[in-house]
Amino acid sequence: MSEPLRDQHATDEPDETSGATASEQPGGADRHVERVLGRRAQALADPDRASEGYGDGHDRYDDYDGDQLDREERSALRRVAGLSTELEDVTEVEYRRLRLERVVLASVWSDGTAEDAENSLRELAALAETAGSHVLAGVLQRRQRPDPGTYLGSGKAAELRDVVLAEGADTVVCDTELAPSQRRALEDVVKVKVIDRTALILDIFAQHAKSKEGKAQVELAQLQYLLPRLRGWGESMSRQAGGQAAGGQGMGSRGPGETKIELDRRRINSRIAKLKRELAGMKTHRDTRRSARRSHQVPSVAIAGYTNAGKSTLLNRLTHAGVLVDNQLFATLDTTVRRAETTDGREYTLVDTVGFVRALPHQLVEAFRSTLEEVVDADLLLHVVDGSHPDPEGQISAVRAVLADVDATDVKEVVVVNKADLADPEVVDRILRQERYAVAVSARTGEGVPELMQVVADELPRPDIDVEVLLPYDRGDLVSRVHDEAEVLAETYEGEGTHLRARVHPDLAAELDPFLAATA
Ligand SMILES: Nc1nc2c(ncn2[C@@H]2O[C@H](COP(=O)(O)OP(=O)(O)OP(=O)(O)O)[C@@H](O)[C@H]2O)c(=O)[nH]1
Ligand SMILES: [Mg+2]
Repeated sequence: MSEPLRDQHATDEPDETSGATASEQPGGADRHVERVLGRRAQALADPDRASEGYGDGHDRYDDYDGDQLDREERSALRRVAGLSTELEDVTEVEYRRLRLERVVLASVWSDGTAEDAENSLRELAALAETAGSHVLAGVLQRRQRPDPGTYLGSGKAAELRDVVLAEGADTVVCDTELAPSQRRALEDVVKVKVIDRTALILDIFAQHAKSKEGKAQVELAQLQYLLPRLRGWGESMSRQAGGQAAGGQGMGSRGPGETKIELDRRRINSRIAKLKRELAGMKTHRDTRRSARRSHQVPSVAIAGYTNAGKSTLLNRLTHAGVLVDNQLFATLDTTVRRAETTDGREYTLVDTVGFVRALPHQLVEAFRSTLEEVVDADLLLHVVDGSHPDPEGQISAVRAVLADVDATDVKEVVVVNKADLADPEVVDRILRQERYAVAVSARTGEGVPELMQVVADELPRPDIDVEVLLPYDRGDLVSRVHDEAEVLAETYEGEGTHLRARVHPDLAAELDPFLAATA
């Protein structure tokens, strides 16, 4: 099975990130990782290893893990000499900031294609960089299932240690959520800090959360993640550092002894309780705001989609393409909610939501359930997908999985295939054919946006009661509400007031009742 795989790589299109074809890259055995991590990894390639991967189909790694399958994956490890690894004392419970700096990625690939595995590692690299770290190398191991002890098989874990040393890395990031014991065991082998994908994502959210509620939600998720992992968070590292770190010399250098763990646990539990109380309060506040919007019957459109799909860009595009209405009705609109107008002048709200990511940590799904309630309540969901991504369909299903998780499947969904300016037209067509409701756009160039706006106008619930009213001039407030919330069919100014024929929603119809001239 290694032969076809190798061929496939050799004939691959030029790699997007590195700008070089796989076959051009030095160190054939290493190219698997280089292709995944792009230019930087390529620059670090060690040509000495090239010979090892292409012998008779068996190489020295066979001894380590019986269930490794392919030479390509087995050889995805390399050394760069001359850099040293500094051991860092991570004995203090450190969850707010992971301080990722120089990281090596590690991933076990069990099912799916080689391409899926690469995409996953590439996404992990992007996440690590988003968190502010420098990605030095990636290690991909083909294995039937992750090792319950050390995630990677023991042989691979030992090699990972070599890579860490050679690269001068201070952190290993695993592409999964590790069991607490796995993390500790792997940390014992590689002797630097090991974190998992969940902790990484939590860290990114912590860095990006802006609103008070968002910050509280992320902190809650972090604490919930941390709680079962308290024991041994950094414990192995304190063993590494020997007596010095474990010897209790002041706050910063003490190991988490039993008492300290208990203390931390109690502190964390009470903090969790406090956050939950605060969040409940904020939720009430937000519910009130939302029901105020609802009671004005302003239809709402939610924008959701995979992270980096272009949701915010599209929001800007749509709100600027439509007429931006003064923020008079909802003085306390969340920053993620904007007002916009359909092409035929009806007002609606546009809600930008938090980006989705494959295997969103469950602590965060829980935490963001409330945020995603905006989607549940929406009249229309614009599901934005990046058409230029290597696996847009994978992103679509990852987003749908989360939406199903928060019971947001009843909302009518229009798939917006974004970045049409970059995407392969065939891929765009494929998605358009697969999806029942889909529009291709480029939020950047504006291509397709008028069509999308038309879809929004068509899909939003329309006011359906025809009224004809004569509104006295001192009721300018009602005149403007009719303009904002209803469809104006005719308007004339007469001696006693404004004569309006309009199609309105039931609420407004009730308020207009005293001024009815005639019903059309
Ligand atoms: N070429 C191209 N780039 C786009 C397009 N739309 C968005 N982008 C770019 O894609 C990147 C992500 O866009 P955002 O709007 O921040 O994406 P997002 O979905 O809001 O991302 P998160 O908030 O992180 O979930 C930015 O660099 C945009 O400039 C597009 O139509 N074409
Ligand atoms: Mg955004």
